[in-house]
Amino acid sequence: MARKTPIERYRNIGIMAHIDAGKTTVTERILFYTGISHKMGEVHEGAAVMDWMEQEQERGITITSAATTTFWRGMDQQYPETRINIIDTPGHVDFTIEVERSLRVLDGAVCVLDANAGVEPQTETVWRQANRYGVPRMVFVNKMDKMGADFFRCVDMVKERLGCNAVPVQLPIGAEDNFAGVVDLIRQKAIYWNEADRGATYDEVEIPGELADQAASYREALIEAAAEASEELMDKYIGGEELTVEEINHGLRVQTIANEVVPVLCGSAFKNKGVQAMLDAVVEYMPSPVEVPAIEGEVDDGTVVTRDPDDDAPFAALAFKIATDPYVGTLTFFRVYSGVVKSGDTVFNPVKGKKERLGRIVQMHSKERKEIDEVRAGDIAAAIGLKEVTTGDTLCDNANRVMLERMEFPDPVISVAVEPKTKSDQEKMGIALGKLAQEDPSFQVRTDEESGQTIISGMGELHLEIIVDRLKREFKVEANVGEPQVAYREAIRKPVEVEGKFVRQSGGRGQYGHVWIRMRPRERGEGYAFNNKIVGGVVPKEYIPSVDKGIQEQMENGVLAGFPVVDLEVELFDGSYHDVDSSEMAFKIAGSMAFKDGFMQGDPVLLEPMMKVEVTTPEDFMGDVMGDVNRRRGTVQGMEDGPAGKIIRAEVPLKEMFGYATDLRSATQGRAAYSMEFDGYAEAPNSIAEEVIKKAG
Ligand SMILES: Nc1nc2c(ncn2[C@@H]2O[C@H](COP(=O)(O)OP(=O)(O)OP(=O)(O)O)[C@@H](O)[C@H]2O)c(=O)[nH]1
Repeated sequence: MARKTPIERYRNIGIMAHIDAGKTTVTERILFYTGISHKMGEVHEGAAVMDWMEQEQERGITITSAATTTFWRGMDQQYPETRINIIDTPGHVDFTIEVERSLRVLDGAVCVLDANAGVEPQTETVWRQANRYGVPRMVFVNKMDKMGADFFRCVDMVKERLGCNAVPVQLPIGAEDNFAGVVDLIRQKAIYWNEADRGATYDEVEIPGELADQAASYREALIEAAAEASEELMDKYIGGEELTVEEINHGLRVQTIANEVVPVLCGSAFKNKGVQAMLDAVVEYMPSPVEVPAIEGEVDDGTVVTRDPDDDAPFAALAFKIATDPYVGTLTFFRVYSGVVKSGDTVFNPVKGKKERLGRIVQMHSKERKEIDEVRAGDIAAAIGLKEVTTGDTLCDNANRVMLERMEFPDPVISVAVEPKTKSDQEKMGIALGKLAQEDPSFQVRTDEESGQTIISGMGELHLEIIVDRLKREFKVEANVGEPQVAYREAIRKPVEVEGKFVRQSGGRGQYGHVWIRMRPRERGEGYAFNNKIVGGVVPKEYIPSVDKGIQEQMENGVLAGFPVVDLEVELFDGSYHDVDSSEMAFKIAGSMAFKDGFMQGDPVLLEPMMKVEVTTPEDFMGDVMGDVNRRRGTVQGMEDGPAGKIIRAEVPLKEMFGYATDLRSATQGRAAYSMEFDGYAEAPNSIAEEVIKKAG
């Protein structure tokens, strides 16, 4: 079967924003205007099509990012059919992992801003994430109808706080209640959407006289930005010649894809204004899969290769999201980078070293699934029923194996004990938690060896709350939940040299393992390293991995209070063995004994997770908020004026942030907002360390 849409006409885009900026509403409108969704769900009525999980509807936030395919031919039907795959990404900080993994598989992103709030903390977070992946972006200043909406202030904030070359390609006509439409600076037209048909039709007229000068000067700026794309355009521009609409769009496209320019548009999704023009800009400025660097992967012998976005290349795809669906079971969303795959094909998963058969393949059109026979390079689809695949795994042609760049997931920083309310829930809970962990790599489950309790860990309080909620709703498991616990770490601060000797003589064959190691602290975040410096075979080669293993196992279990030991370098430099009694087990134990001793001698310390916190508050409450941050052992790192009040940036231990949402709300009559993000580990003060160690017994 031939390709329906040429790959050049694909746009894989994400919609990213701070919570409540209007991503869901924007996505809804996109689906409406592109004709996929004929009914317009309103978020506040809890009927949005994308927000199909119950909790999302109740909480009014988007938790999982669903991939949706739609088609667009332009406001004036001016383009050949373009296939747009949209990933709706959540705005809450506890779910940044969702943002990360979508950014990984997308080619471009639309950043939605609230026209009143402008650039918000989470906008910055996702923007930084997008920087890491080099994703080309455009900005849609939404909520132009809202009180306090200010397009130009938003543009300034994008420039200053996000540090990019924001170039307006539209200007708003009016603002707040008087927001009427937009000026298209490129085609030099004013566009007014008709309210009677929910903005499905619009009028295009001359630019209003009072905006003419402003429009002319912004137009000049954008032409200059477009002309930077090539010498040819620059010469023409400098020579005083008028650039055509096509030339301007081409120049902006080149510059946007090169991450040199961020086009800025505006509108009000809620009032049905500006969304179609934004879609046109997606087609004009966002890259197709062939315009972004080809993905790299590793083949069997370790060589790095690229996989070109080409149907004729061997199949390679990345699984970026696993969802459990009550009707069909496991849905594995994947992005195809090269080649073609058909339902019924067998694919290889190099991460798990396993082959699996692709059963049915579906494409998501909002809430609905459409079964398809094949998926081609550049596309996004979901496979039903894959068992072994987890998020981040590669799927590839069995005869042409490749492992695509893996996604990295942060370790969880908070955990709680969950206990099923009844015995019969016990088994159900185990299965359910296993499924949830497969979906979400930032969520972990383990059993505490001593208490036998089930401990779940994640990225924040809300993250775990949602998991417990899903247990109840989707898996019908009732559970009691303990107090949230901080995921501490342990480390040493001083280099040491220690001996570990494990000798048993008991009748027949004994045990003999003997090592000398040096342990050195490493910088935060550097992790663990093991160096073998044995010379002359004093410890035979075959036992060396056992020493390493013994150390690592002990590191996992901690020494001070049972938390994992991090940031440490170990050097194995001496030891001895016994011809008959030595074994892998004996050396493993010797390694772990040496490590334990060394750890206690190495000036050990407890590390606690620190959060970067940003609070926006009306000036009246600033003193209270700062005082409270101090009481929480926080350090204020900066303060500035924002559109919604004072912005306070601070670093606060996670432990002290429990329940912050409620406390802040009551301290400021609900007028302050905050966001936080994991920043790294820092040494916990003695008082805290003693308390934690005592509790660990
Ligand atoms: N005035 C106004 N309100 C809007 C507009 N767009 C969205 N809203 C409202 O803003 C609120 C948040 O919108 P959502 O679309 O849920 O925002 P979101 O960014 O998807 O939020 P999360 O998924 O929770 O991150 C809802 O009450 C919307 O009705 C707009 O253009 N103007």
